[in-house]
Amino acid sequence: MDLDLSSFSILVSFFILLITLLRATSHSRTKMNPEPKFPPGPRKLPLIGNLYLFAGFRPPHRTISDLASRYGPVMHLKLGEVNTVVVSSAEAAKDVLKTHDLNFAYRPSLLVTEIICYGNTDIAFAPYGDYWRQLRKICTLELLSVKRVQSFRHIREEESFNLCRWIGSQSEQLINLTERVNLTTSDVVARASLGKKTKEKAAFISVIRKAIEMAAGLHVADVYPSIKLLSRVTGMRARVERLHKESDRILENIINDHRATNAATNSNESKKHEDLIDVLLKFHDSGDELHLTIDNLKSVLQDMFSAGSETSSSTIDWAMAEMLKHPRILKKAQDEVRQVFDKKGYIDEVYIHELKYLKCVIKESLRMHPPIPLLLPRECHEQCEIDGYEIPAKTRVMVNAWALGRDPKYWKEAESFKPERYLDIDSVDYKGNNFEYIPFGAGRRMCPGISFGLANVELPLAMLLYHFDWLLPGGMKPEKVEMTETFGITTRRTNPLYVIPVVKRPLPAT
Ligand code: HEM
Repeated sequence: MDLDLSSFSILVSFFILLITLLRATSHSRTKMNPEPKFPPGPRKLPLIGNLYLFAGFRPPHRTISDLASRYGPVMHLKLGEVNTVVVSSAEAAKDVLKTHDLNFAYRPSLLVTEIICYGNTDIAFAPYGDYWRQLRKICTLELLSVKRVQSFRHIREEESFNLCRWIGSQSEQLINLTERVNLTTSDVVARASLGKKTKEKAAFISVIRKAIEMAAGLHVADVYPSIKLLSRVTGMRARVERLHKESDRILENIINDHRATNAATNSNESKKHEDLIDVLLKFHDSGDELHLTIDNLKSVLQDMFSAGSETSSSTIDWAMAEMLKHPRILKKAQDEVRQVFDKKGYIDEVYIHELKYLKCVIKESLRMHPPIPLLLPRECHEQCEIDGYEIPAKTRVMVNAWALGRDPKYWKEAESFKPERYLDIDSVDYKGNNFEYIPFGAGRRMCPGISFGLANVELPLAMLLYHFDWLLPGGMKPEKVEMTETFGITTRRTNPLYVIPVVKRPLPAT
């Protein structure tokens, strides 16, 4: 949510000032529509409201969390001209995501997603309604069902194996683990979505990365939505349109390739390894009530990739960093993995469910480092009341999942990485029923990719722990492993994880 201060910012500020002064001359509107009784919040400056709070490089979820400790768990911010309510307690999160779930199942329309996602026709940003319900049904029953996720097992195993083979070739040398893990998860999601034979995979990965970076910004056009010209004068619209054109071209080629291959292949063979394009094309080709146009299909594919790739790689990265910082935990996780898989001599998904401690490590990583710290933004559909405060229609709502996971009101030693805590509190799960723990969100708009996401995290982590011991560079002490966050739509570590692998269990020959 960094503020996009482009070279046009002075021009833009002048422009906003002018418009606002013109508006200020008309008092009558304010008199007719007095400001509703919003929750408390920091002082709003004329024109920019609270935007000044986000001008630095501090991750927004931390800034918001500090403010919430002063102004309360339901807080009002004015971002430019947009009223925003931030929720930072489990009770208020339950109000938004469960009690008033339907009313908050809407997303605001943002410049980047509107252009990139074909007029918000993807799953993540489609307005709540029939179209979104249909997509969501396709998503849960077809694209991300447990059966479908299992069908991608060979992809996960091959790509994780490739990762470990590369690491094995670098034994006792310094490697950038973050970068390699990132490539692996991108490859898994790209192969599952786009298929193996796609020539344009690398180009697609690069264009979606750029789109995610752009979507992470808090753009001037999105905080002054009534000033339509802003997206053009800042040059933002043109930049996003160029990116969209490129992504559209790549997707068009990929889809055409698929159609040509499918037409040429015997249908039984193609069914064996269906990728997500094959599944989506069925909804395009069939004329039944769940019909998707090619543009719909493209926007869903983009979602799969953008929502599925970096979330998984950042989870692996944080889990590895936390274990390196806590050698006792690293050893305990390694002992478990080696005990379960030593009889086999390699890792596959058959016995992965036996890795109870590793699952606790992942759970704890997601508590302290939820990849999407502020859930995707919601919008209030009709006026309602949260925690005794009036929330008018069209208010943007942010839920700070990061703050909930670190609140000492709900967690003993909230700032300590303690996977063992879940051995005592078995009831904490990912389903969005415990509102102090919502790394995948909750309610109607919660993440539909939990099984796929977790599978993409568990297998590579188990392999990294099984085959290698890990040393820190230059004899660095474990407590010195850096845990600072950079900001973007997902929380990543600021600096890549540089480590030295030492092969302990050789990889089986291929
Ligand atoms: C560790 C992995 C993952 C994490 C932590 C995660 C987290 C989240 C969160 C917090 C949301 C917003 C929920 C809300 O607004 O309440 C979300 C939405 C979403 N996620 Fe995930 N996600 C992960 C993996 C995946 C994967 C693998 C996919 C698909 C390939 C995926 C697809 C989506 C989609 C389509 C949405 C939008 C849902 C909607 O608006 O209806 N996610 N995810």
